[in-house]
Formats: sequence, structure tokens, C-alpha cells
Amino acid sequence: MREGLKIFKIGGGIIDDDAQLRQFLRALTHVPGHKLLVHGGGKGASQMLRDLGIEPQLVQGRRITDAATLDIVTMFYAGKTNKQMVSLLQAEGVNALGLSGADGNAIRAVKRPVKDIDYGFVGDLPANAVNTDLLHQLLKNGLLPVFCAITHDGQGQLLNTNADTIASTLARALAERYAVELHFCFEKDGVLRDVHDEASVIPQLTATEYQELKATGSIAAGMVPKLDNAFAALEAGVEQVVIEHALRINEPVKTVLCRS
Ligand SMILES: Nc1ncnc2c1ncn2[C@@H]1O[C@H](COP(=O)(O)OP(=O)(O)O)[C@@H](O)[C@H]1O
Ligand SMILES: CC(=O)N[C@@H](CCC(=O)OP(=O)(O)O)C(=O)O
Repeated sequence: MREGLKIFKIGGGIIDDDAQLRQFLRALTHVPGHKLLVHGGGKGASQMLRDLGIEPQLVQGRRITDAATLDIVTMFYAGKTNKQMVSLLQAEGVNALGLSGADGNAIRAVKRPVKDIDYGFVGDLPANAVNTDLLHQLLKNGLLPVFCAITHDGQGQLLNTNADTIASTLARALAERYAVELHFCFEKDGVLRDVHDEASVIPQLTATEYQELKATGSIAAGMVPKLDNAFAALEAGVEQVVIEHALRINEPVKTVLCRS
């Protein structure tokens, strides 16, 4: 039987709030078994860019990343955010190891080709992007890998990659070796039928219902690429995909994706 692995992705809203981040990380330490954490930080990065006089540019939730933006998001994601998160986990007695995709050649990306839009230094992840042997070794040694949203192309170029995509790609690659649960954690209790009604959580969401709710506009904005990544993981053999509140990961209220 395959061993279990729980992959958690934490988004920008919670990361920016020190008390909430600590609460999430403390709850994470109580989750049994192999774990892996992926963090974003897009909201904080946009604020930092503005503070430095650069207006952030996002198209459908994806950041257009010119050279100056890449420098700043690398410092923010792979530096401050990643190291702060690792040190908070160490303070909880968990041996976390912070990684970008370049470290240990963990995730190798391909610079997004220019079509209608030039996204600049943004990395897409091919099917063989993940160094699963490295991650297996780390997990076997009791480490908790903590990934930021920076990858590399193998030619010395760092690239900015959406954190939901990194989580989904890691889950798909590691599903060959582990029974993977993928948890997208953010600041709502799950996928909402009505985004203005916090109590309207959909407990079980099928791909068909997702398409319907997307067409009516009930599911929109950042939730669309998140669910595209989430359903892709489910279809590729990930055992379970969950969308849930980062501060309630041990509680039953959440959205679980269904295959049919
Ligand atoms: N039906 C929906 N249910 C929940 N959130 C939704 C829905 N439709 C749109 N959203 C928006 O999507 C956001 C989550 O996407 P995003 O901001 O990219 O998350 P993250 O910060 O975790 O990467 C929510 O904060 C919410 O504003
Ligand atoms: C290419 C691209 O869009 N990269 C993202 C990476 C961070 C991220 O995904 O952060 P959240 O999960 O908090 O949104 C960005 O720079 O915003």
C-alpha cells in the first residue's frame, strides 16, 4: 500500500497576517504523517511592489513579471516569506526545509511562450517538472519541504510560477508514489455557491457543477485557476482534493472535489 502524503497550499491573505499564519502553522504541525507545504504571497508581493514604485500587473490572477518584478518577488517569496515560515515551523518543533524550484533541482519550469500576452519571467510546469526522488528522500528523512513560488529553467534563469500550479503539479507527480491529499487553504470555508454568503459552502463539488457555476459567474476571479488546477490534480490520480479555510483545517466544513 502507498504511504499517505498531505500537500497544503496557503495563499496570500493568511500569510500577510502574522497571528493567522502562526495559527495555521500550529494546526499543520498536528496533522499526522508525511506533509509538504506550498505558499504563495501574491498580495504581499503586490504591496511591496507598490511601496517600491512599481504598479503590479496581473492578468487573470497571473502576474506579468518583468526583470525588476522578478527580483522583488524572488526576494519576497524565496527570501522573507519562505524563511519566516520555516523559522515559525522550527519554533513548533518541526524540521521544515525551505525550497525554491532551483534548490536540489526540485522543480524545473519552462518560460511561458509569448502569445497574446508576454508574461515575462513566468514559468510553466511540464509533466516532468518535479524531482520526485529528491522529495522522496526529504520526506523519508522526516523533513517538511516548504516551497515558494520561484522555480528555475535549468539554464540559470529564475521564474515566477503561480503557487496553486506548483501545489497541483507536485501533487500529480508525487501521486505515483504516495496516496496524495491536496489541500488548498485560504480565507473562506470552501467554494461558495454565493461568494457574498460565507455560509453557502458547497460540501461536494463535481466538475460539471463547477462548469455551471463558472458560466453563471458564481465562481470567479482567483477561484477559477485554483479549481482548474484542483480538478486537473484529481483527474491525474490525486486521491482527494479539498478547498478549505486555513484556520479550520481540522474541522469538517470544507469543499471536497468529486470525480463525477
Ligand atoms: N464561489 C467562490 N467561492 C469562494 N471564493 C471565490 C468564489 N468566487 C470567487 N472567489 C474569490 O477567489 C478568491 C480565492 O482566490 P485567490 O485570491 O487566488 O486565492 P489565494 O490567495 O489562496 O491564492 C477568494 O478570496 C474569493 O474572493
Ligand atoms: C506567475 C504568478 O502569478 N505568480 C504568483 C506567485 C505567488 C502566488 O501564487 O501567490 P498566491 O497563492 O498568494 O496568490 C504571483 O506572483 O502572484
